[in-house]
Parts: sequence; structure tokens; C-alpha cells
Amino acid sequence: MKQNWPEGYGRRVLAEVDSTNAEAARIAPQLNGPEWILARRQMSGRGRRGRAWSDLEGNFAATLVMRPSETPDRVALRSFVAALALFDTLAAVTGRVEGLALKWPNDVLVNGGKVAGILLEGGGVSGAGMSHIAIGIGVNLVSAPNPEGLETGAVRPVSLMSETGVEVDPETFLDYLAVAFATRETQFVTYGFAPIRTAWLDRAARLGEVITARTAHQCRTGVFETVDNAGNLVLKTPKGAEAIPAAEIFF
Ligand SMILES: O=C(O)CCCC[C@@H]1SC[C@@H]2NC(=O)N[C@@H]21
Repeated sequence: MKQNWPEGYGRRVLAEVDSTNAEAARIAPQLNGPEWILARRQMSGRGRRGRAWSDLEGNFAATLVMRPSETPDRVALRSFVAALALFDTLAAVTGRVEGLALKWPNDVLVNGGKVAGILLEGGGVSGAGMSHIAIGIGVNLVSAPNPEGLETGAVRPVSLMSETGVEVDPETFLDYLAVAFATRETQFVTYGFAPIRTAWLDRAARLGEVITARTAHQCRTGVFETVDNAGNLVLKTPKGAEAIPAAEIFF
């Protein structure tokens, strides 16, 4: 079904770019409102934790760039807004929610494999707040990258097509995602993080189960208890509850 593009959001479609997040940083100073940047080909996609994100033909690579006048902590909660919008989009294009789950902080899983990732990058924090935020979203619509070199215990990459048989092109996917994001963004701006947090937890993978959170310096294993009001992962460990602001989690 044709989606109505949300009011107030711009849209650019590029034939080729290095990284849509890099493009977001370049255009941010001239922005008058939030803008989606979609690339048909992305040559140097960036992933979380300094990793490269490989974009195979037919997959989705886009960034929403905004200039919110909020504190960096609140801006960072957009990763949950974006993850929920991605979940809603995948549910809308496949027509089902079975098999879909969110992995903290902001990956989307289909049948236990990673189908989508989000990279949030902020520009220049000053007294006035952040100059911009880039919410970069990659979705393996038609093919998953080679899993070789994945860390032990990391979730395997999958594609939407291989897991569900549903084929959708990047521009149609953006039409759905832009609507889903605008809806969740309105919810966030109007009611705050509480309903976003609740909705995110309802869709969380491995909630209540034992998981491991790994950072560059530490490894913590415990029961995934919740996500707190600041978006931290809360693990129940033998030493008590620990709130973890950033980590990679392993099941
Ligand atoms: O590591 C992850 O899971 C996050 C991957 C984010 C990839 C997307 S693709 C569009 C945008 N541009 C980039 O360079 N990266 C993000």
C-alpha cells in the first residue's frame, strides 16, 4: 500500500555515497528540518564500534539527520525510537510480528538473526547542545553479509528475503520507515521515553534470560532484567543489579 510521506521530513535519494552518516554530517549545517538520506549504493558504510558495514546491492542504507535542541542524553534515546520504528516497518512490510525481536541496544532480529543495525552519531556537542544527530540504518533486505570473522557468540546476519520470503526495494522500505519513525517520534516528543521504553521491552529478545555484555574492558554475565529510564541495560549479577550504558551483548 502506498504510504503518505510524513509532513515536515525531507527526502534525498543518492545514486552513490561513501556513507549516508558522513553525508548527514556534511549537510547538517544547511538543514531546515529533519531529512532522510537514502543511498542506492553505499561504498564505505560504517557500523557500531568502528566496524565496517557492508552494503550489498538491493539492501537498505539510509540516515535520518536532525537538529534537536535537547541534551545529548535525551538525544541518545532516539536509538530506541528508531529501533521501534524499524520493528514497526518490518512488521508492516512482512505482515507479521512473529520472529521479530529487538536486541539491546538497537539491532533488529528476524528468526534470531540480525537483519538490521542502527548507528547513532552526534555532531559537535557545545553549550547549545548537539549540532546534529545522524541516525544511520542498515537493513539486509535481500542479502546478508558473509558471517566470516564474526566474534564467537555474535548473532548471525540474515536477510529479510531469506527469512520471510518478502522482497521489498529500498525506496518502498523508506516510505514505510519514514511514516513509522514520524509516529514514534511524535510519541516520544509528546509523552517522553516511558511509552517507548515499555514498547521496546515488549519486543526485547532474551528479556529475563542470562546474557553477556561485553565492552572493550569488561565482560558481565547476568540476567537481563530491564532497560532503565536512561536506556541502560540492567543486568542482575551475583554482585547486584548493574546498569550498563554501552556494550555488545551475546546470548
Ligand atoms: O553496526 C551496526 O549494527 C550498525 C550499522 C549501521 C549501518 C548504517 S547503513 C546507513 C548508515 N550509514 C552508515 O555508514 N552506517 C549506517
